[in-house]
Amino acid sequence: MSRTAKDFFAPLAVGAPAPPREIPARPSRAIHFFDPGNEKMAAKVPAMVGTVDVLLGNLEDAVKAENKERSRQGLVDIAKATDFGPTQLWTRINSLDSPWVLDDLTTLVPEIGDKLDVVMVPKVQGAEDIHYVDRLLAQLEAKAGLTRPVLVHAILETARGVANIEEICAASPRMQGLSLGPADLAADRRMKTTRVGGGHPGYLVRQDAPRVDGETQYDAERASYQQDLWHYTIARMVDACAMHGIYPYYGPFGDILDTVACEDQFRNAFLLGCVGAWSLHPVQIQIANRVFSPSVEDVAHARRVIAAMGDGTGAVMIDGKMEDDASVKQCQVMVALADELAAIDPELRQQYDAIRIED
Ligand SMILES: CC(C)(COP(=O)(O)OP(=O)(O)OC[C@H]1O[C@@H](n2cnc3c(N)ncnc32)[C@H](O)[C@@H]1OP(=O)(O)O)[C@@H](O)C(=O)NCCC(=O)NCCSC(=O)C[C@H](O)C(=O)O
Ligand SMILES: [Mg+2]
Repeated sequence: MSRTAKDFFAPLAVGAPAPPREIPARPSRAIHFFDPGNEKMAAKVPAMVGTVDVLLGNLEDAVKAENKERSRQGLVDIAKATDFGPTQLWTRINSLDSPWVLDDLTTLVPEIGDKLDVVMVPKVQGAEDIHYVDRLLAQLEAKAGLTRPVLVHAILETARGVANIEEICAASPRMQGLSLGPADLAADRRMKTTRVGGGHPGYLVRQDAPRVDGETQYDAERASYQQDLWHYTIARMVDACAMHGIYPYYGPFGDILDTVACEDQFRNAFLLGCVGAWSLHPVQIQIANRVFSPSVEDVAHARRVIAAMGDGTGAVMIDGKMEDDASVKQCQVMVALADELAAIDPELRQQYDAIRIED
């Protein structure tokens, strides 16, 4: 038998903070990536506090090997010098098989563990990877005298990671969530794409060929529709996270200039149950903030349904549509998210408050 339920909530090192019993639903619509060793990017970070839910100092891919130490030290310096207010500070450490990850953790936890909310672990293959990070974090937290546990977020970017998705979510009470890592996952799956997230014009379905006078017209003009390469993985991720009380995220969209397609991908993920996405460039923060916040119309409708449903049982007609015990639960999800976001976003609060009159 592996760990018992009681073991699960005991610290993994003497003197480490107690593991969390629940992962708080903190807004994290955009997880904004920056390279702490890149002076231009780093200089922009203090002004981004309060405009984005999560600032993530990236130490892994996109940081050149020769700059790994500079980026790690840059993150320490930024964290020490910045008051993050309502904005969370996350980091993405190097992969567990890399020569840098041990120094990442043994530097960051003692130096800035009191400011770090979440450590994102790339290329997670199974529960054993989370167990390793969990124990090491506990040891480092105990040594540093931290009173609050650092949470762990896993990136799904290998076929084995996807196959082991449920055990990864269940591996530690520190697990905060999962992100899709479409570029590494595509490579690991041997998909024939060369992009970072998003669709592909070749992945489509075509309308049937019409029949004229009993003959099938294969050469006729036919509509075709691009399909979503990531639907299956995101749906698996959403179910696994919901089952374990943790949070799913879309991940990166690499075509920075295509803000329209970025918004589409983010919205699909929002509708399926994701709570946020990565932002790789400042232009993507606004997209994620907009898409992962319920619209004023949806919140107004949800409040009407909740009010009309009273104790939440039975069935009513609103605008010609049946609402019942199940639809009111969806409305409660929408209103709960709106309330969480309104608590940290004054502009949204104003918009959601303005429609209370129609309740
Ligand atoms: C994508 C970029 C390389 C583009 O950078 P650049 O060409 O400099 O863009 P701009 O000229 O438009 O930049 C304008 C100014 O904004 C600053 N900037 C750019 N990006 C950021 C940022 N993320 N945070 C803060 N500031 C930023 C520029 O320095 C310019 O400043 P100034 O000259 O003073 O006006 C670049 O955006 C970038 O490197 N982004 C991060 C990329 C990244 O983190 N990639 C890793 C995550 S995706 C991944 O790993 C794949 C995943 O794991 C998987 O497997 O799928
Ligand atoms: Mg990756």
